[in-house]
Amino acid sequence: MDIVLEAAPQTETEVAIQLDPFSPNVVAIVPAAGIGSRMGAGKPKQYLTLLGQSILAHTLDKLLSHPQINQVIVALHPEDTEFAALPQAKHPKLVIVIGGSERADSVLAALDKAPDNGWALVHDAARPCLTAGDIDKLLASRVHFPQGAILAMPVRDTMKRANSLGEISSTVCRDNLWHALTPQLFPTSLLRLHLKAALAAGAVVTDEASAMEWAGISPGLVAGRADNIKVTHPDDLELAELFLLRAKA
Ligand SMILES: Nc1ccn([C@@H]2O[C@H](COP(=O)(O)OP(=O)(O)OP(=O)(O)O)[C@@H](O)[C@H]2O)c(=O)n1
Ligand SMILES: C[C@](O)(CO)[C@H](O)COP(=O)(O)O
Repeated sequence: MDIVLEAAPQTETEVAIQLDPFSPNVVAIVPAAGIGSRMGAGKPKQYLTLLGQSILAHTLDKLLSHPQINQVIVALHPEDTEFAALPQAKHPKLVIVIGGSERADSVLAALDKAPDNGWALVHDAARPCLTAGDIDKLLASRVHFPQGAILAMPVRDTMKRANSLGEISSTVCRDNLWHALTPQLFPTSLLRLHLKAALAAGAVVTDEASAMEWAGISPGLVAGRADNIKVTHPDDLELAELFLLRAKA
């Protein structure tokens, strides 16, 4: 069953928020408070090592080094014991917050620390293979998508929906079907406003675009690289390491 996001009423606050697609104020938000249950490793997956440094360190390097990103806010698990040891932990652009029980709660905790004017670029800690070129592409899309946009990848395979017996119950039409990736880029104040309201209304929010859709906004889709994978299961580790190695070549 597809998630149907009911449009929320437009608020005066939303109307009053002036959106500047050229605002230099871009804050990266990194939800990094997960426990990696699907990975099943002895530690949260963002601290597993690829090419000699943690997945989170790779991700932070990509964001901290980008010239248009002037702050990076990382949401950490309240019992995180590893972050402080990362070389990136002392970076002057970095701000730390404590995340929440769900990814959306962690993003909201970070948004509460972000400056009102400008843009929030939300990127999963678990996606270490992000390239500067894809960040550039998403930031440049603001001219065409002033409402905000997400990196995404068109579905290539035939998509099947399973029944409770693990058999095919239907084939899902893949026309105009995309995989949502991250980063997802939205005006900070609007994202904070709608994410807070969507969560309060009990909406299912698995990415930032879900909250904006709930508010009746249609975010743009920007074709991103297929190697921007989310490290989720054990067999993603080797693939991510290959992609990181290739990027260094
Ligand atoms: N309460 C949470 C849950 C997830 N995340 C972050 O959101 C990103 C994407 O989530 P996911 O891949 O699901 O990570 P986990 O929740 O750690 O994985 P799992 O669902 O397998 O436990 C990750 O960088 C994760 O650290 C977060 O900041 N706060
Ligand atoms: C945000 C995201 O990476 C877009 O595909 C995805 O929704 C995260 O889902 P998860 O279950 O929190 O990994």
